[in-house]
Amino acid sequence: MVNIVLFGKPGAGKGTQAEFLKEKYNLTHISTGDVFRYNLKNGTELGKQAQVFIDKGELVPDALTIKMLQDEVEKNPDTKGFLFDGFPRTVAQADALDEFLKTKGWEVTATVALEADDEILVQRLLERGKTSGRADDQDENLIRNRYQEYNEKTAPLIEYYKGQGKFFAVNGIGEISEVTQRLSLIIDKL
Ligand SMILES: Nc1ncnc2c1ncn2[C@@H]1O[C@H](COP(=O)(O)OP(=O)(O)O)[C@@H](O)[C@H]1O
Repeated sequence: MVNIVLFGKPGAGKGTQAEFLKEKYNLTHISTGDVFRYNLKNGTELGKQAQVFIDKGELVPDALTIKMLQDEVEKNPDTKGFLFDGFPRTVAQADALDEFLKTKGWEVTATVALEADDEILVQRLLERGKTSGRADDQDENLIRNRYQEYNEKTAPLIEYYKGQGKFFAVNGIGEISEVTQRLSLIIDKL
């Protein structure tokens, strides 16, 4: 069982890299952002509850997010491992993930971060917003708010996972294949 947390600011390329890594390492990819968007689109109760926060560029409350993540994990009992993308995003979520995986005899194997400069990423998100249809990528104020949320609530996880000796980082700028290669060098050694 290999469980990898793919970490990085909004727009760092987590989703793009996850598509390659899940194939290469035969992992079950769980993107909390994708699950929320799926629920929004289908008008589920979870989608309705999450929408209020996503529309403001805020994080969805921990209780809701943790429950959703656990449900996604439970759907894949026979997997060889998970690739968590966009989760955890708060220390409370990281604690909940550790506890939850422990009940199954599993743990987070490593957290791998994609590093990039804020200004490059804001431009990337605005570009993505032109074609993705994601409302949260079309409004610079919302994007800036997501960075504020990241700095306040998510950045502390770097120290959290460093404290566990599980934090690795690569340069997220470059060709997509180059970045995949950098991530693979780390994952191959786990
Ligand atoms: N782990 C999480 N905790 C709280 N909210 C989340 C989480 N994952 C996703 N969300 C919500 O869904 C939105 C979109 O997620 P995602 O596609 O991962 O965003 P981004 O492109 O900003 O990294 C976030 O801005 C947030 O409101």
